[in-house]
Amino acid sequence: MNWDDTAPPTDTDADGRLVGAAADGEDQAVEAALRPKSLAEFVGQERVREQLDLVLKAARQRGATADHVLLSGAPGLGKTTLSMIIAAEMEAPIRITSGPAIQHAGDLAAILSSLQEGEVLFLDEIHRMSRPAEEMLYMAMEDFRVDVIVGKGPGATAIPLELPPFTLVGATTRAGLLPPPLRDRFGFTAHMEFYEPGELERVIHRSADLLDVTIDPDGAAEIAGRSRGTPRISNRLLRRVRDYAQVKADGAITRDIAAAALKVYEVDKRGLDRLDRAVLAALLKLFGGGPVGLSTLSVAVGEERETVEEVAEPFLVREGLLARTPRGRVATPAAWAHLGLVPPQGAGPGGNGQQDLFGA
Ligand SMILES: Nc1ncnc2c1ncn2[C@@H]1O[C@H](COP(=O)(O)OP(=O)(O)OP(=O)(O)O)[C@@H](O)[C@H]1O
Repeated sequence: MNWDDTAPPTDTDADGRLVGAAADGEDQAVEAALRPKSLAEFVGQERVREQLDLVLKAARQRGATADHVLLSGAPGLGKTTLSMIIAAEMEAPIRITSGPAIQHAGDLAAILSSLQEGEVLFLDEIHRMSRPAEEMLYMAMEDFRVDVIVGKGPGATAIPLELPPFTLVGATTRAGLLPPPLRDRFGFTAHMEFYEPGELERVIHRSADLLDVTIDPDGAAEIAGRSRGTPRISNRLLRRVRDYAQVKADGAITRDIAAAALKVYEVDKRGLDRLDRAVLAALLKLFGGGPVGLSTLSVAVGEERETVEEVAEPFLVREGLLARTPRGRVATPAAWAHLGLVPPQGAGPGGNGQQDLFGA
């Protein structure tokens, strides 16, 4: 494997939260050890796995390079892992880079011209590539050729450069941002979904084995339920719970140990952290459940607008706890119930605000 370490920091850098889906430094260090190495080991995403298996088997039978693959989905769902599996299944080397690292067409030409025949080029955050690089990629993907421009102005000449056949694996969190000509050049496109709790339990048991940690099924279920549908978060919570089990108990993870550990880290039963709950609590307690404008809500929480909108809200919306409406942010009945509060009219679910959010 060949990492392009000239890549500048990207928006997949740590967001500093235990339940953030972007990779932090510690994740990067341990993820290599926890990554499944084959399609058979890759948990969940049944349809994607089945389709990809066919694409790769057919290419192998023909002795050809696999078609270009586009993977879309939220951070931490396994796009990098799948790209490595594609290379492993094709017994091909892999080169890893990202859209923001390719600012000039020349950067891309340098990478493409140094690929070996059949190599997998993993381009993370492909939607963040510069426009000239993107246009060069069209031709490279379709004809395995690039035109390198030498010189400037009227004297500039295009020198065609043949490339060895390669497989581009593009990854994006924002498939909608890709220009159609680029999207159309992928022979296989897969959308990765959030994982079901049962699938995350399998991820957790597998990682616990690799980390040599004892965990019982209830302990794994407890962590899975708080992992926001994301294997990266499962693995991170598992490591924090392992610390707790080691320091406070005999090292084995049970449901009680997992719940007590995650209470210390303020990750509640639904996977909400302190910021998520602060947004909900402000919406419910200060604004009667809304509607309230994003700016007002952000001031009330003491956070930047962007933090509330981009860090806290997506998961709250996904969980059906908060709705974004044209009149402002509105809490759902589930939000009142989650914080154990009674809506103003007294109707609907809720309680006295004494809800045990952590189950510890
Ligand atoms: N299906 C899976 N089975 C087992 N482990 C998985 C699976 N998907 C992801 N993981 C684990 O989750 C972690 C994050 O996965 P990965 O880096 O592939 O995510 P990603 O989608 O590429 O994230 P990003 O968009 O931030 O680059 C890895 O440690 C990997 O081992």
